[in-house]
Amino acid sequence: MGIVFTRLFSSVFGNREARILVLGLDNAGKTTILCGQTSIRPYWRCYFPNTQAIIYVVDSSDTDRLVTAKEEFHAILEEDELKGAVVLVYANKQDLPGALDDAAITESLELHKIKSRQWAIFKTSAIKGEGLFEGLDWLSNTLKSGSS
Ligand SMILES: Nc1nc2c(ncn2[C@@H]2O[C@H](COP(=O)(O)OP(=O)(O)OP(=O)(O)O)[C@@H](O)[C@H]2O)c(=O)[nH]1
Repeated sequence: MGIVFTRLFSSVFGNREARILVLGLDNAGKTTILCGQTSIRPYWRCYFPNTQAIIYVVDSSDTDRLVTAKEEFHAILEEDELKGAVVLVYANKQDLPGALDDAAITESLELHKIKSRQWAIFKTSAIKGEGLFEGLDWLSNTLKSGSS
């Protein structure tokens, strides 16, 4: 994980461990979220088993590909090994003109079809570092209450 997200993560999760997958279409902003604004590629590995949470990153300005983003998203949710995972959606690139807001992304991704797990959506700008903390805070609290 990049240093920026690691710091953010530590500030919210403390020493607790959580296995979290960061997924999304290409160009959605995953690397920027994990590494900040540097071009350093993150070294993370994706393992489906025992995943407690999925962070799904969407480029909110890429309206042409929202249908694809929705299809990929629901395919991920169908994975047996991810059935129990909590879902945090980052509606990223909010700083760009024409970016859809959280309500519109909720609609586009058909988030209300999710019945058997907890989910939330947050507006983010990975470039500006906005919204990332709020999302992680929700995730931390949700995982905490689920494990107690
Ligand atoms: N304006 C804006 N640009 C962003 C934001 N997040 C990422 N980008 C830009 O979008 C492009 C793609 O970002 P990445 O973080 O590489 O996206 P990725 O999801 O890792 O992409 P892949 O490596 O293709 O899977 C880069 O040029 C980023 O600088 C954002 O919040 N706002």
